[in-house]
Amino acid sequence: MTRSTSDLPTVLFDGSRLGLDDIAALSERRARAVLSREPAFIARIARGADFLDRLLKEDGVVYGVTTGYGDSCTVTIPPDLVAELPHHLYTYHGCGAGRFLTAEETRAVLAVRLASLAQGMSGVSVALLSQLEALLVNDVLPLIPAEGSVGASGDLTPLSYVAAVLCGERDVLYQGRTRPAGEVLAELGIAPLRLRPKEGLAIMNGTAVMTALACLAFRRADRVARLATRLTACNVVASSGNAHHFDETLFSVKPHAGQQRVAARLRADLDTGSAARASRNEQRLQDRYSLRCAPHVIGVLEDALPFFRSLIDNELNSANDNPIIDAEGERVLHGGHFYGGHIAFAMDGLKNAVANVADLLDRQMALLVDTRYNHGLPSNLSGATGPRAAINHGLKALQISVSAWTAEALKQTMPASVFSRSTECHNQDKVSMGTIAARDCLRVLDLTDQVLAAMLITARQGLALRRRADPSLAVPPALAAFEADLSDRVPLVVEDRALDRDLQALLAARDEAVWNPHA
Ligand SMILES: N[C@@H](Cc1ccc(O)cc1)C(=O)O
Repeated sequence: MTRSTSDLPTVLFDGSRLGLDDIAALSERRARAVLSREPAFIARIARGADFLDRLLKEDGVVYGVTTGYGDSCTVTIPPDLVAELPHHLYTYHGCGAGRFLTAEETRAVLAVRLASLAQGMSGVSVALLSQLEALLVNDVLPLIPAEGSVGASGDLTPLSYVAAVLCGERDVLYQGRTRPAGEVLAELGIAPLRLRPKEGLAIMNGTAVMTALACLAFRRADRVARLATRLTACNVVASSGNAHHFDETLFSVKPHAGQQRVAARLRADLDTGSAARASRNEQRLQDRYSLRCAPHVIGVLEDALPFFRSLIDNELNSANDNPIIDAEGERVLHGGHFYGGHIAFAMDGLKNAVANVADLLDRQMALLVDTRYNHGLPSNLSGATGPRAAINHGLKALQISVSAWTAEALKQTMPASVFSRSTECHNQDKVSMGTIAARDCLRVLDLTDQVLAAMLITARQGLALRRRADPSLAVPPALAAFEADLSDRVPLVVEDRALDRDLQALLAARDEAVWNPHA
């Protein structure tokens, strides 16, 4: 399982701006994390920790250092117990539940937290940053339960599992096995941390879990927009639909840039070359909305993506704990930067836009399997002919599954942020629920990917059967290459067969070209 990472590109943590693609690269081990050792950077980090030390010696009052946490900020911590306080923070937050974050998600969490602390505004030591780097470099992954964050004292409970592992406690996933953190750190010659005052809060009192999940969700949603566009083009051809619904002049009068981009992609996919004019369905001047308005549905997602990217990237590049330590100005700034409202909004919005695309595809499939709407294709897109047609049911059950997955995706679109509730003795009386929104969004993406896999089978089947009905059909060049790739992967359904293996094989190929058109 161990793989040398030294030849990989690096992502440098030195306080300068990172992007969500950097986090994705680290999460998939396509890049290696490197913490800057530049003297200026090290000095900047050390200044924060030194300032806190000085403040403590001068008997200053700092929230979460000389006081209890949250609503308990009115409790004064006796000086001889200050050192123990950070360890209590992660200990009593060890109450997470639910599934564990995946290896990819966990790497993203570590990287996002490191990015935030490397801003130099959290008063942590260089040793803490190095320890986080060591977890990433050695791929020692804290087992983080996904549930238990309200997303506005940051992701306190899930991040307590990061804090504990840095200190050699709780469990990690290492080389494919779950083992005690202390054992693995010892094996690697890494000394457990003893957290300094404020360091527990610095690790835990922030938005790293929701932001990490958002980075990964964003990239998957971008793929949904592009592949759904390609599939729409296939479905237009398969159903003998009209290409003229995506006319350039038509879209020039509705100036949503993303929607225009989707229409342009459809034009490119449906372009049959200079000789042939855009195909026109003789039976129907205007196709039904799931085809005609595809740019208006996918375009919402396409237009929302750049805005959501900016929200996610800004959160990624923020100091998002409390208090913020301004070593330069020698001030401790008490605020609420752990509040993940922007990520909550991005994830609530993204899951809505993605699920709408799943719904669009479900409607397109409904047209294709139905002889009342598919303009001459066989019922259920079955490839069987002659007497055997009677017992074959083609994609009938696959369409039912698509309806189920779509319904479940749509059901997950209830915004999480509006379920804010007062908690923690009314200190946290308004919270973001951003981590729940991000988990919902990932679930919607899982279900939508299943819909996309089914639609890949449908496209393959639909194009082949349209050609059978119309042997002179000229499949546009962009789609011909796509169809050839699909045909290699999915045999034509002639006699009924279980399609679960085809679905799984397609889902396993999500990084490949067939899933990533218009890249
Ligand atoms: N997020 C809280 C801190 C907090 C930490 C731990 C808790 O258990 C509760 C609250 C604040 O900064 O105000």
